[in-house]
Amino acid sequence: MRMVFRWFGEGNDLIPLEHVKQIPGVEGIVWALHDIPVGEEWPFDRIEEVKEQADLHGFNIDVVESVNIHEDIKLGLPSRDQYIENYKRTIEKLSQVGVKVICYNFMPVFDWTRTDLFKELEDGSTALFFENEKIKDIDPLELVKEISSNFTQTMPGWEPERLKYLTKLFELYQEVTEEDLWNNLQYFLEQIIPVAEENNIKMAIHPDDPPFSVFSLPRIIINKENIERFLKLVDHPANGLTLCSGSLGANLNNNVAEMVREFADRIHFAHIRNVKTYENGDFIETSHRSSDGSVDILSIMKAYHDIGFTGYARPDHGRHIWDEKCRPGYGLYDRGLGIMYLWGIWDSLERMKKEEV
Ligand SMILES: O=C(O)C(=O)C[C@H](O)[C@H](O)CO
Ligand SMILES: [Fe+2]
Repeated sequence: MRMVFRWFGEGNDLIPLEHVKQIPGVEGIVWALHDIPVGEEWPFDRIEEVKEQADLHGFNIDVVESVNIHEDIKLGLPSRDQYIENYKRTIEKLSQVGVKVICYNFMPVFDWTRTDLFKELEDGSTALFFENEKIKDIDPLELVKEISSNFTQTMPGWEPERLKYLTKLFELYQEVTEEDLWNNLQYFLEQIIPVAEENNIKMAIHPDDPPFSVFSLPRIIINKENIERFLKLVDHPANGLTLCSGSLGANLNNNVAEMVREFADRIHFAHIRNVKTYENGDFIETSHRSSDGSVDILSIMKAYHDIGFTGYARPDHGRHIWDEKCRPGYGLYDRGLGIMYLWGIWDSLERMKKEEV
């Protein structure tokens, strides 16, 4: 397991790389050019800048999260072909600086969706929260405005200047069924996977968060059966997974440890986090500790260890603790605690395995 840590870039992340360096066992940063509009080709000089920053601290930049997918590709519009060409050029450039894995998602319109970014937990910390009833009744535009007005951050990808497209996008998606989304994903993969393979890069789709339709938009990367279907769209190692225990864990029927064992060598990137999921569909993110949430982190780590996982792993989101002012879900303190929990499990399994022989 190769531990990495998501970092939003110089001037865009309150956490200095010097502090990331002090978290035991972190060997790389998970990065992206967050200011480049979705669909555009990434400029090589900007990519090189990140490499220089990472090199200064002895971090690899092997994992990019994310090179996001333009909506026209998800919608299957004729204009998708140009955006797919741009994606190919970005892959080629990332390969030149040694990138090994590209994370992305195929969720229409929104990335991860929550109704409250700083919901209080019993211990007085706060975390990302999803209230099922609220999401059913609220106009998506209202939700994005509410989230933006209450907090310094917006929902990922929904900066104020993009909001005017939201209404138009919802109209366009009226015509898009789940099957359409599957076909559009396959079209994208058939073009991209050969380029990824030529450039020694693994594509790693992130499951939908939450793993069910919101605002009546189709969502397909949501459970074991659909992931099995996804892997067959282009049945090649370069077409792989970011297996996210928190996203999938928000559906109590998903057994993530079982998926780790089944999808093993197609998992290139592990997001390991915990959520407490309620019968009514609400969920709140918790500490990484198994007993604090609904996701059996211990069994998931045992599964990764049993399959001899040599891919990249990150603690994904954390709570906001010790009054830390931070990007929602991406504080330093709780992700640092999470990493130490994951290392504690992993190191114990390693030791027990050595003692067996
Ligand atoms: O929702 C999550 O668990 C994430 O990790 C969000 C991912 O960064 C994003 O969807 C990947 O493209
Ligand atoms: Fe994730």
